[in-house]
Amino acid sequence: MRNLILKLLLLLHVIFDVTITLIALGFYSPGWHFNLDSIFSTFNFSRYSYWTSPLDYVALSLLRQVSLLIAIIIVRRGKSEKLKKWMLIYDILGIIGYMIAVLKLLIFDETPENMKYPGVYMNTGSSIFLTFSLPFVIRKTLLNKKNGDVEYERLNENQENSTNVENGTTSNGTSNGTSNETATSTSTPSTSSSSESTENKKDEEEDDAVTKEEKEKRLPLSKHLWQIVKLCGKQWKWFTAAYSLLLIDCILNLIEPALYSQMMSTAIQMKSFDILKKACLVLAIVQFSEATCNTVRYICMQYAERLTARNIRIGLFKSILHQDISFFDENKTGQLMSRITHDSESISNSLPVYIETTTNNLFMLFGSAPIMFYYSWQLSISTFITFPITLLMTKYYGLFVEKLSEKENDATAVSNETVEEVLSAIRTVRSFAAEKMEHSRYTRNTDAWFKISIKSVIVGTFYNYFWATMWNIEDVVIYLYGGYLTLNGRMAPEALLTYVFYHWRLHAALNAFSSLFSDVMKTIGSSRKVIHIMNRHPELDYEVGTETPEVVGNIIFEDVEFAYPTRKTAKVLNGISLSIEPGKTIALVGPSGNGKSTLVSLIQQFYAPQSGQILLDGTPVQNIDHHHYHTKIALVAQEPTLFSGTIRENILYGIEDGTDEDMMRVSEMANVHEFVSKMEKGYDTKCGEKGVQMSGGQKQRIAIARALIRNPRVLILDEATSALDADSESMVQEALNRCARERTVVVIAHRLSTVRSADRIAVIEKGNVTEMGNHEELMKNESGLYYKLVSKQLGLDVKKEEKEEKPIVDFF
Ligand SMILES: Nc1ncnc2c1ncn2[C@@H]1O[C@H](COP(=O)(O)OP(=O)(O)OP(=O)(O)O)[C@@H](O)[C@H]1O
Repeated sequence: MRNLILKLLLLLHVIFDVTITLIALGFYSPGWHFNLDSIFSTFNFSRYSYWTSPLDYVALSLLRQVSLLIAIIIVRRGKSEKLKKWMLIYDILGIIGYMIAVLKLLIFDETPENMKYPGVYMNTGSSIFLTFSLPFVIRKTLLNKKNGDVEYERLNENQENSTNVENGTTSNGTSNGTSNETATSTSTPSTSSSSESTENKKDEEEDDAVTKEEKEKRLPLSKHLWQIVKLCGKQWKWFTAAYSLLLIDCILNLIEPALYSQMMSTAIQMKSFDILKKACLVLAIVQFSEATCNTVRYICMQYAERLTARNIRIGLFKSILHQDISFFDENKTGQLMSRITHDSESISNSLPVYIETTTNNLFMLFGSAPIMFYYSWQLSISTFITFPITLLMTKYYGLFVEKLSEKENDATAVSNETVEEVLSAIRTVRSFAAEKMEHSRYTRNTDAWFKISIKSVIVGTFYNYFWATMWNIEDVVIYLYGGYLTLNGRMAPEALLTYVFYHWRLHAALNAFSSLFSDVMKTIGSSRKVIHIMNRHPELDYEVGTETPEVVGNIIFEDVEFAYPTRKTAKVLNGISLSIEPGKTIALVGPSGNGKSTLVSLIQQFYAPQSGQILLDGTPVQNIDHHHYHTKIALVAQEPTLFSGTIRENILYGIEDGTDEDMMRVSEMANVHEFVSKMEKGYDTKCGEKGVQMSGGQKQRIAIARALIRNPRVLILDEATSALDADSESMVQEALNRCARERTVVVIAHRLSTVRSADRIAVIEKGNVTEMGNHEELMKNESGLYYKLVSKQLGLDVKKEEKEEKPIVDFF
């Protein structure tokens, strides 16, 4: 049905085009009298004259039909992709058609008699309309895509192709001649550069995780713009105030020239000083009102802008905080920081200003244009003759700028990410003497940004140059044609002067539009990811759970299958079933990389299983209220992260109504008080960024206290002591011993001696529980993995025990 309507539209366009062009030929006589002979006489080629014959309109119509026919043939041959690429030619044809039609009208105007023929207006109007509508009709009917997408695809393709060419590869990935030459002549550098480029490519693929997902869910331009407007629209009261004042300013601006020139010429003609004084008084009042309007408008605007920036930042941060953990596996901290600080600000800083500039300049445009037409319609249409070229150029430039700006922001985000990563791991960098390597990594990333931004500067400069050239041509046309009209007595000299005056204003308005459009596209580019993240609904929404059951601490895994979202094909858990009894200690052991920590991550609800379910006391964990759940289940990780606040703040983290008594109680239990009491500032001692001012053992004990303050029913210890020396280990284990009583404890440990006395031991192998029982039971199975692991380790441990003459610390 839709197809039929589209075909009908195409047919209607052709019928309308041919009919109106031919019928108009019948009206080439004064008044509305249709004359069939007039049509036939037009086709008398021997009498053709460019000054009087409407045959050019027929030629234009023919050109349209032929180009439409070519488009149909191309599509019928199944090459619509090619047609998409050639649409620029149709756009250019449209512009040429417009220019010919306008020129023809001006030429007809040279013989005043011609201007009495309605056919002239019919032909000019229909030619302009039909040549412009042709590309639109082709896009809508023959190419089953929206305008924007077609151009996006073409630009993407062009850019990808150009990137491939730059990289020395063709689109199918093979090396082109130049790179082959390099490869043969200097094999080592080329190998390293190719491996570097492969690495870079891999990096880019990883870095662009948001980009890939975002591309899939990319909003159409109009919807995206609407989202930005909605973000800014929350401050509509301030913006309305600002725009109302702007409107007053615009009106004053528009009437100013006409008013002054009127008053001044009256004063000069009447030689009256009184009128001159009045004119100056009016001028002073108007200018004072303008200045006041502008000041108040500025305040309103700035307030609204900053409020918008605040809201976008907070909204974006909130949205990031709500994302599932897999989102953070895919997106790097530095890049997200860049979105919050840089990209979000570009929305609030620019859009309101764009609206302001648009209003101002639209007003000037629609205000000045009728006045210009009033003074001379001939001069006006000759002024606007190059307008469509500028529009077309602006459209393509805008699309290019959007793409480029998105890339520029990505590049900025990547180099920010490097800074963040290096600074947060500066000790590792120093101890591996990797300063030079990191310096060159940052240089490489910054160079990538530099290349893109230089590209944008070069293209922008050419675009501005193009605009300036267009305007210079227009200026010459106005002076030449305007002078010609004045010399012929068809325009008064004052009218020409006033016209030129308004033309400058129009020039300024259109000039502002030219940079405005590219700026808007830049903002759209940088806002893409911000909007994407703000709209992103986490796959695992922690806010959906509402139940707050009493928790005893029985955890059951029912046939749980799981693969990490970043590696969907690599299953880590293969239908695991496991019951962790309340109040008991279960140890998870097994070879490295077999899924122990993954099990803990699932208990923590960092990820959701692909199938099966996890129950806490019979309730599916995802149904339990997030806050309630995490007061009942607490984790002490292998490398606990402390925040940069004081020890007090770290222990009471996330507990809004925590008291000093609570803190002291858990500090005693976790052996924190023992070292804090020796510190000068006690619990007010700062921990440093990520707890850098604390020792490993102190960090662990603060982390245990932080877990215990929630009085959890389930305590998860993920290799909580593996990184510690013997002294710290005994302190931490003593603390853990105390806390483990009457709680369900899930412990992961590689040192089998530490799990020997757990109530149950689950051997996790290739994402499954392969053995289950206590130490003695499992040791009976000599062919089992546990037996092998223990014997292997006991061999070492026995020797150690013999040497030290005491068993190694066993905290259960
Ligand atoms: N965030 C992640 N994204 C993708 N894959 C991951 C992620 N974390 C772990 N993996 C992969 O999942 C598998 C299981 O890892 P897991 O950390 O659960 O093993 P583990 O048994 O705890 O090992 P270890 O004893 O060495 O800590 C590994 O192959 C690992 O590479």
